[in-house]
Amino acid sequence: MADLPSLLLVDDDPLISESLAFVLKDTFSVYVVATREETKRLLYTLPVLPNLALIDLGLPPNPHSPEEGFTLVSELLTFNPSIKILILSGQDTQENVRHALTLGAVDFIPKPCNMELLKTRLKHQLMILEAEQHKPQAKQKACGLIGQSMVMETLRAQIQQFANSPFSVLIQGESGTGKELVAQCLHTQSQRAEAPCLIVNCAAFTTELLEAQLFGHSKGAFTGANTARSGFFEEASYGSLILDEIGEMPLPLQSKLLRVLENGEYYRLGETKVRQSQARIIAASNRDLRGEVLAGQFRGDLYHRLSVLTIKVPPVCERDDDKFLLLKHFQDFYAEMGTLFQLDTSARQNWKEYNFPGNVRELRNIVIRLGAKYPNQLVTRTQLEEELETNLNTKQFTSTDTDSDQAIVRQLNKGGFSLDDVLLDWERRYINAALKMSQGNLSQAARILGINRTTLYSKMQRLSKSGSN
Ligand SMILES: Nc1ncnc2c1ncn2[C@@H]1O[C@H](COP(=O)(O)OP(=O)(O)OP(=O)(O)O)[C@@H](O)[C@H]1O
Repeated sequence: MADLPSLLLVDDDPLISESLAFVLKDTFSVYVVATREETKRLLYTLPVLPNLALIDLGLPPNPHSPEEGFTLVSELLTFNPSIKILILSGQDTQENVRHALTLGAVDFIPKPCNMELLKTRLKHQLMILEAEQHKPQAKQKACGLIGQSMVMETLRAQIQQFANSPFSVLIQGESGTGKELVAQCLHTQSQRAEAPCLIVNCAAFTTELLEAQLFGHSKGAFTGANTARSGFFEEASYGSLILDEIGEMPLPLQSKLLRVLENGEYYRLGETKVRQSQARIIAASNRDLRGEVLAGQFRGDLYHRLSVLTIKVPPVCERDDDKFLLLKHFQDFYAEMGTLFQLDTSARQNWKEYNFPGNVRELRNIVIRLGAKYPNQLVTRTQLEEELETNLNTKQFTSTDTDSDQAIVRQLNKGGFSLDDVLLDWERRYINAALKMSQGNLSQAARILGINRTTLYSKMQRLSKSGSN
């Protein structure tokens, strides 16, 4: 059992999870949970995070909506960016499939499913994981940052320029643009390259755990602290400490981080002895931290400290023909699995025009899926379109036809009109779009919509009760 690869199984239907666990137990070490909360609790206790997850979309408290599952996809990737997430769900509308894949899921299997097919798809992801693990050198070469566009050249120049500065660096950019990769490049190109480079995802821990992880703790500092432990600041030594998703750091910890940035001083939890950190801090965030400061969610003084040197990682839609270099790069990377495919002329045009809202992560996942579905084949525009998240631009929502006064009059003349229903429908469409843009993050979605989080939550409750979600 110990040697089997571990698989996280999240499904609230015990009949399904028990039978799946039974069928898969010879191939995987299966961890079964039923909700998002249970998943988090389990992950905090596991010594090694699973690299494979099979999850349902409709989970409590809202099993008839896919939102809980979508949020879980984002959270799992936050815990472990290399996890392969397969969705197993009966809510398999094209919209849900696309959205799950854009968020970073690698496969979508409709329920009910054939067990043999499920096993094959899981094993396929295991092969991909193995291929990724055995290619670390390819990533190290020239930092592994693919791209020759002007914006990528500027990015490289900035990395070179900042690599040896003693100041902290703030890396900003949309999700999936490669911020973590840029942070690692800053380390490997610096004189600290031989020292450790540690990454902490600030969104993946509770306040207490994050504090203990960063600063370490004495024996007995809190329940369960059976031995004293050093934290990341200590273990990074004179290397680099990458604080990913810094925007999620709780306010009380922000002031402690500020102290380390100002004079290097910190304390292990439960100790009074002051310690000195030598590590260089590299912070990354996909949030608008300046906006967070204005909203009182992020300390202004910490923001100014962190942002002395700022790097903005451009979204894929600004990288011109890099989209094709990235296509080639990921095809080569996964080539050993015999997954070569070609895009026909019209699909290439589509590749060029598509703006990849999920950025490099989405692009990479599309390459993996096309490789699995069309090995050694010519992929058409329609086949490619099936794998893309529809562009979330306003075009979709502002049809001039229905907006025009004439169309409105026609609609009213038909009778049976309900203003409440129309407004509810618009509300639903805008909320869904904002949730997609924010990858299920309610606070971010609320900001996009210009309302507060509580209002958004109550609107979502109302929409789900009215059955229009
Ligand atoms: N320019 C690039 N060349 C090659 N691979 C890239 C590039 N940019 C990103 N990647 C790959 O894309 C994936 C996503 O990148 P990464 O995790 O660094 O994004 P991120 O901006 O940190 O995302 P998030 O904000 O969601 O944490 C990773 O597998 C990374 O190696």
